[in-house]
This record gives sequence, structure tokens and C-alpha cells, in this order.
Amino acid sequence: MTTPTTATTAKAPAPGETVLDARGVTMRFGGLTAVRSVDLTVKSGEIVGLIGPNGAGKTTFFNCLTGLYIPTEGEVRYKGRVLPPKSFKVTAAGIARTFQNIRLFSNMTVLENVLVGRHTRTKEGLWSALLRGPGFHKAEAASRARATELLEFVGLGAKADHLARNLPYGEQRKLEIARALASEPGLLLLDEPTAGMNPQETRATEELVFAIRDMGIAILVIEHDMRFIMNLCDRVAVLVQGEKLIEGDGQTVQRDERVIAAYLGEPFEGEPGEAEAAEVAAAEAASEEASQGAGAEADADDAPEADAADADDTTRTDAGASDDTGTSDDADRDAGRDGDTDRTTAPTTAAEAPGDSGSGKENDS
Ligand SMILES: Nc1ncnc2c1ncn2[C@@H]1O[C@H](COP(=O)(O)OP(=O)(O)OP(=O)(O)O)[C@@H](O)[C@H]1O
Repeated sequence: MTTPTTATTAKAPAPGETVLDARGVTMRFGGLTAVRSVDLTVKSGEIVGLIGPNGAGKTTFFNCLTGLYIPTEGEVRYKGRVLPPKSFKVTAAGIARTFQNIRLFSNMTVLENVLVGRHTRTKEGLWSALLRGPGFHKAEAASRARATELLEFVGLGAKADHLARNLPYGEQRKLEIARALASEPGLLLLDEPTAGMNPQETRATEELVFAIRDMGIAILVIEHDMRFIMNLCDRVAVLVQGEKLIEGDGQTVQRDERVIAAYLGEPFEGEPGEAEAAEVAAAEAASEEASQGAGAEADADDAPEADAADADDTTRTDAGASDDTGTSDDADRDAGRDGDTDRTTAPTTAAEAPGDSGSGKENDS
């Protein structure tokens, strides 16, 4: 459970101040225009959602905001200043992010992962670190205290000494958020923070995001879970094929026919998500009925065919179990892949190190 933090966080900007101002951001990969002339602002105290179908350009836009990509055209300003085209400088300026596919140091402890996120805020230089003088020890103690406080804030205080890879998936996502907060950002970008979470974890993440906003941090969030977006966001922008189709409050966006056609399928009536839940329940009931029918037929069939069916079931079950655990070993095996493009492996830890690893086009040098 999220607990309020008492320490000084990033100084909350005056209400309504423009924190992020992206203008005409375009990103081309060869002949493909992944993001086309997108304008977006985020103000202090706001939670803004970025939605759109798969491949719409959401993550590419995030990468343009955070210096991982240098936009082909356009400009990104943070609190009025044009951002430097290097991700560590963007972090130092005040923008932190989490990734669609979790990027933790899986063999480090939970606390150490958060301490890594503090490095942009540690002023002690090389000599101080080498000589381990009083300044270094003081800074280190302060960093540990802040990291511990952030772990309490996201609900991981009791797990500070656990290896990151041993955390359940939902807690790994929380740890990524704690690490991002460790750089004391003024703007937090969350890329699908509830991917792979169960409904309970998703609700807890909603609370956490509200609590972060209340700390004075503006938030831009990509998410496919519409209920999450509609519950959370003051404004929602919709990207379709790289272009911003519409921007407005949740109601306006949900009712826009172009959005419905391009993305939502049909408008949400009443409690968002109810229709989907009913659809899933009906499909499950139908499939159960069908399998009972098939079972009765199988009983009447000869034994070898029944064995083959059992074998198939076993294979499917094992595959599901390995996806669910998706922790250290999977993560280590996955380390060389480009997490941003591999959506089918969401419940795994994508990489040993948090840099974007797979794409030679990223600007993370
Ligand atoms: N490094 C790259 N090189 C070439 N094409 C890329 C690169 N990164 C993204 N793309 C392409 O840009 C388009 C937008 O991809 P992007 O991942 O930004 O979409 P998205 O909206 O985040 O999708 P999703 O919701 O599935 O994560 C896609 O066609 C994708 O294949």
C-alpha cells in the first residue's frame, strides 16, 4: 500500500505551469513516419494520457521526449528550456520514465536499484568517491535514506534487501517507478504501467499515480487499459498512425467517432470495462460448455486420442506457467532483445541493464 512520503520531493511548480511542451515532433525511420508533427503539452498538477492502437507511435514519441531518439523534426521543451538530445541529460533536467518492458538490474537488490536512480542527484565527484571522505559518506547516507523512503512510498519498504528478479511482476513495475522517482523528476512518463497486472494491482497503481501527482509531479502515461486511463487522466491525447487525432477530456475522447472507429471499437457506457468483462465471462462459459461436450465425446473415443489431448493440455499449461513467472532467468535470456517492440513477452524482465538495448537507432550513447 502506498504511504505518503515526508521528505522534500521535486519542488512542485506553480499550478498550471507548462512542464512539457512538445511541438511538431516528427520521427522517421527510413521511409516510415512513426510520429508526425505531434504537439503535446503537460501542465503541472496534470495527469495526461496518451492512447492509440498498437504501432500508433506512442513509445516512439516517448523516446523523442526522453532523448533516446532525436526527433527528425520538432522541438521538446521542459519548463521552457529545449531539452538536450541525451537521455541522461533529460533525466538530469527533470524528466524520468519507466519502460513498457521492465528494465531493472535483476541481480541487484531492490534498494540498490533505487540508488542507481539517485545518481543524477548525487553531487559528489570522482575524487570524493575514490577517497571516501566525509562528504561522500554523508551523500551516500542521504541517498539511502531517500531511496528507503521511496520504497516505503511505493509499498516495497519490507523488500529492500530482496533481489529485484525475485519480486513478483507487479512489484517489479512499482520498483521501476520508485527508481524513476529517485531522480526527483518534475515530469514522469509511464509506458504501460499496468501491462500484465491483475485488476487489483491495476487499482493499486491508480492510487500510486494519484499519490505521485499529489507530490507535485506531472504525469504523462501510455496505457491500453481504458478504464485505467479514464479513471486517472485529466486529458487524453489519441495517436493514430503517428498523428494526433484528438485531445480532450475522457468523455470527449470516448465519444469521438474517429477514435471509436480507429481504436475503441465502441463507446464505453456506464462503468468502463463492464462490457468487456461480460464478454469475457460469456466466452469462457461457452468454451467450458464446448469442452464438456468434447470431453463426453472423448470418453467415447479410443484411448490413444484421449492421451494425445492430455499431452496437448500439459504443453499449454507449462507454457502459461513459464510466462507467468517470467523473472530472472527469462530476463537474462531476454537481455539482448529490444523490449519496446516485443509486446508478446510483457510479463518478463526485459534486460539486465536499463538502457534501451536492442535498437541501433536509439540515442543513448
Ligand atoms: N527503432 C525503430 N526502427 C524502425 N521502426 C520503428 C522503430 N521503433 C518503432 N518503429 C515503428 O514505428 C511505429 C510505431 O511504433 P511504436 O512502438 O512507437 O508504437 P506504439 O504506439 O508504442 O505501439 P504499442 O502500443 O504496440 O507499443 C511502428 O510501425 C514501429 O514498427
